[in-house]
Amino acid sequence: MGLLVEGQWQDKWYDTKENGGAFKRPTTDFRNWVTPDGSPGPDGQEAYEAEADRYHLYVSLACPWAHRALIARKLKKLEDVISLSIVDYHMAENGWEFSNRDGAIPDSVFGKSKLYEIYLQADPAYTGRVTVPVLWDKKRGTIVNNESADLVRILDTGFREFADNGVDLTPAALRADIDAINETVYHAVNNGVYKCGFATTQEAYEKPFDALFDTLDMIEARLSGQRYLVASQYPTEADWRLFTTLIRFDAVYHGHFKCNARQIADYPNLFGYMLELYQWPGIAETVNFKHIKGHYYTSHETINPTRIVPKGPVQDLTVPHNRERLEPPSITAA
Ligand SMILES: N[C@@H](CCC(=O)N[C@@H](CS)C(=O)NCC(=O)O)C(=O)O
Repeated sequence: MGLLVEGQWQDKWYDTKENGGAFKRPTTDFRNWVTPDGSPGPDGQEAYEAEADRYHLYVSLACPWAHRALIARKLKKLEDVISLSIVDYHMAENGWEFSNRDGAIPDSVFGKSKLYEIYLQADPAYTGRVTVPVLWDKKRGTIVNNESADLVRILDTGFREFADNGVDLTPAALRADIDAINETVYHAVNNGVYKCGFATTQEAYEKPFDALFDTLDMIEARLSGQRYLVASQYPTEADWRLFTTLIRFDAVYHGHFKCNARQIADYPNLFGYMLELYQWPGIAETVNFKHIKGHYYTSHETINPTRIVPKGPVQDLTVPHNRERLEPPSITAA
């Protein structure tokens, strides 16, 4: 695993030394937008017009950030509009690579073997980490955006002419509530598990550990009284962003990242909520435990040098979730 420096691939892991052993997630570089008519994005971002078969999504089924984008593409029924590549789950000295084993889908845009070659197509002098997800513009021959939070919004709002608009992941009336809970969940949970797992000192590990479980406890209490994270009739973006961490938690974060105060299965409300989202039409087919467990346990050599992939946990994710008892509100919050 590594990064590009002025267009040259270097096999390097995250350097935590300058941050006292703490993992600091780098910022992403490609932040343009897609809108129905090419007018600027919500914060004035440079944007391109939505068109069928113009955009290509590169994801990993292991990655919780890419999983968000994959879920948005699925829920908005954009599978025939935006083509897809799925990288191999094993990330080694060349970073993410393409293959066709175990449900991976090769690069149909360029036929490249490594994801960093796609970044170099966009910018031959690129410096930065080579991450998934990536939305590629086949017409302009460059990356539109490689930030999953943006990609979920782009897929939710940018492709109106082609999408299932009965699904609105960010209803305007709930946007402020969604943004607020996203912020908490991002720092303490989505990124929190990484801060625990990638820490290289005891102190850098313990702080995010406490914040993670305090936040999961808070969410457990919230979900005892309401069906979803915000007062919505249907899952919103906030729920899907939490879901991709929850579904990996017991299988990977609990052991591999040492997030082991509790499992999600120990939280009755969080577990039922996770089951409901897993059982939501189309979602189970986006969840691939071979990729999830295979990636984390075999790619992070410093954390798991033997590369043994644990067989457990043994969990049946198809059992009734019993969340119907929490009636969603009939009117969305104003
Ligand atoms: N900010 C990015 C982060 C994406 C990210 O870190 N993806 C990981 C996989 S879970 C990755 O590709 N890592 C490769 C690396 O850092 O070298 C997003 O949310 O889209």
